[in-house]
Amino acid sequence: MRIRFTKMQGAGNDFVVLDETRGRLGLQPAQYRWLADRHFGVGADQVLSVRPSPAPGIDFEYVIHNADGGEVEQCGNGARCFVRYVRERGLTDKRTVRVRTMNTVLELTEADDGRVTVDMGPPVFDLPQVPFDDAGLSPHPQGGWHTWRLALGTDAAAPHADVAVLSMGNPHAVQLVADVDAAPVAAVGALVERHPRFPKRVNAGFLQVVDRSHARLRVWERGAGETLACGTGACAAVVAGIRLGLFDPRVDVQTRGGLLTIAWDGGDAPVRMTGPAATVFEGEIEVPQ
Ligand SMILES: N[C@H](CCC[C@H](N)C(=O)O)C(=O)O
Repeated sequence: MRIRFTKMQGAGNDFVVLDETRGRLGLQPAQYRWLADRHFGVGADQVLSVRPSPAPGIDFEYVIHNADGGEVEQCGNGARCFVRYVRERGLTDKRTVRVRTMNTVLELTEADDGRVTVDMGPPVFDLPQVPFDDAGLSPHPQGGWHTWRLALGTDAAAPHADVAVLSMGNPHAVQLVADVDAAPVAAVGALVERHPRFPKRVNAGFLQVVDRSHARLRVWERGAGETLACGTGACAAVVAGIRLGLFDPRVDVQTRGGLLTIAWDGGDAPVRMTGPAATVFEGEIEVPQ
C-alpha cells in the first residue's frame, strides 16, 4: 500500500504524521513498527494519525502509536506537531484546536511566533489510574509528597530506583539525578519501563533540578527507548518536582532536543506545555502488507 506521510519533530522527538481525515489506512501494529523503523522505514519515535472529529466541540481525533507499534494514550510533543500539521495543511484555520486522544481532550494553540502551547489537562496521582501496583510498598516521604522504592533486580543486593509516580494520561516514573549526562538512562530506564509494578509499562524520567525554575531531563520512553525529548515526561517531571517542593509553578526544561516550558499551579489545574514544532519533509512510501 503506498501512503503519503509528513515527517515532523518537536524538540527532537520525531514523528511520522498520517492524514486519515478522509478515511483510515487500516494499518496494523507491524506496519506502524515498520514506518517507525530507522533502517527499513521512515524512522520515528511515534506515528501520529489525524482523524476526523469524533464528537461535537472536538476538532480532531489524535491517535498515537509508539515505535514498537503499540497504541498509547498521550504524546505531548506530538500534540504541538499536530496543530502545526492541521493548520499547515488547511484542515483548519483555527488557532486553537481541541483534540481527543484515547483518554483525554487536549487544547492546542499555535501563537503568531509559531510556538505552540498545549493544555495537557490535570496530572493524575491515583495509582490504579497510572496504573501502578503499590501492594506491599510504603511510600518514602519527601518534601511534602513521596517517592516509591523500586527494586531493579531480585536479589537483596540489587540496585533500586526511588521514583515519583503519576500519569499525564500516560504513565510516568520520575527519578532525581545529580547529572543527567551521567545518568544510566538506557540501563535503568529499560528496567523501570518494564518493572512488574507497572502493568502497562511506564515512561522513565531522569530529572536534574538546576534551580527552582530550571531543569534538565532525559526520558527512556515506553515503547520507544530514549528520545531527545518527551513532552508528557517534561510535564510529569515538573509536576513531581513541584509536589516534592523543588520547583516554582513555571519551569524551563532543557532536553537533549530542545527547550520546553512547563507551568502548573497545583491541584486539579491543567499542566500547560509550550515548545517548538517543525515539519521536516513530506514523502510517499510503499508500506509492506
Ligand atoms: N512513549 C509514550 C508516548 C509518547 C510520549 C512522548 N513522545 C511525549 O512527547 O509525550 C508512552 O508510551 O506513553
